[in-house]
Amino acid sequence: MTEAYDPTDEGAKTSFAADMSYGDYLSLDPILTAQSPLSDAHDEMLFIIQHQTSELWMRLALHELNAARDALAKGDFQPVFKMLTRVARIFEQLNGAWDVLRTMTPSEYTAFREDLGASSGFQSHQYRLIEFVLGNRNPAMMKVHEHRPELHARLTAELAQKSLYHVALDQLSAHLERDLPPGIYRMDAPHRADDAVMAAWAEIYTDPRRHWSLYELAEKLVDLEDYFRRWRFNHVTTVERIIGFKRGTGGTSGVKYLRRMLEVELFPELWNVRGQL
Ligand code: HEM
Ligand SMILES: N[C@@H](CC(=O)c1ccccc1NC=O)C(=O)O
Repeated sequence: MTEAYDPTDEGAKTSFAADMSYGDYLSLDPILTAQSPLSDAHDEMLFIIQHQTSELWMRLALHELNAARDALAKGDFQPVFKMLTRVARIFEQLNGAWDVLRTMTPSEYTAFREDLGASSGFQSHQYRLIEFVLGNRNPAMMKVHEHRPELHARLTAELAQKSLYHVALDQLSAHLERDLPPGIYRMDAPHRADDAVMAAWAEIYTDPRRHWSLYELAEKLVDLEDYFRRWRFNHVTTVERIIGFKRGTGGTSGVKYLRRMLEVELFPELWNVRGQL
């Protein structure tokens, strides 16, 4: 047998009394002590970590989406493509995570569901911000954040900004040297499909070589929405599998509400144009 490996032989640093360590840099103490189950149920740890990791990925998604929007507003397409690809990958990651949660049966969830009180993912401010950045804007969803003025203010500030899709439409308009109807920029309502926008995207898709950057942007957006749709579908299916048609802890109709959300179209013209080509 070979001798046990001693990291000091190779000069690995082993004393971190005065230097920044791995755990220091990553703030692992607060993160790894932030799991506080309210019950003795074994599966509550899974439930907490599943949500905490989802929120961390959402934090990164927002970081990327905000930077992508800023770069796009400047017409700086290359970094936008990278960032949007990364966001799609984050959703892929979140989609894979459902496979872990799905190992929890209704009996296991019931053991601690009552301890959750009225809390629900419905109150995830980061999720709502992602929806708002992408253009699915419904100010009624902000009410649950009124008790947290700083979070409420972030959502309000988001509604004052153009959505990522609005900024994409600005670029589309600039590229084609054609004004789009001013009414398409609805700041506090979901984007509604518009014929002039549809015609503009149709032009891009009819001659991709001529309009390559807009064509690539359109496909990145479709890709992102594709992965987001899969997230919604995985969520509603997991929910039905675990609680059936029970009312949600957040007070909505549960699966019925989540099924309605499957109809959301973030970038409707990009989907509609496909039937025209
Ligand atoms: C046992 C697993 C889960 C169950 C039974 C469940 C159930 C529900 C239900 C019933 C709703 C509707 C709102 C309500 O009335 O409560 C909801 C919304 C939501 N859940 Fe979950 N959920 C689960 C896991 C997750 C996970 C892992 C996430 C990831 C962060 C998540 C995020 C959300 C979000 C963001 C909403 C709001 C969706 C929207 O408004 O479109 N949920 N969930
Ligand atoms: N709405 C869920 C509860 C729930 O899933 C939840 C509760 C607290 C924190 C996050 C949650 N996840 C997603 O909604 C339910 O009705 O069982």
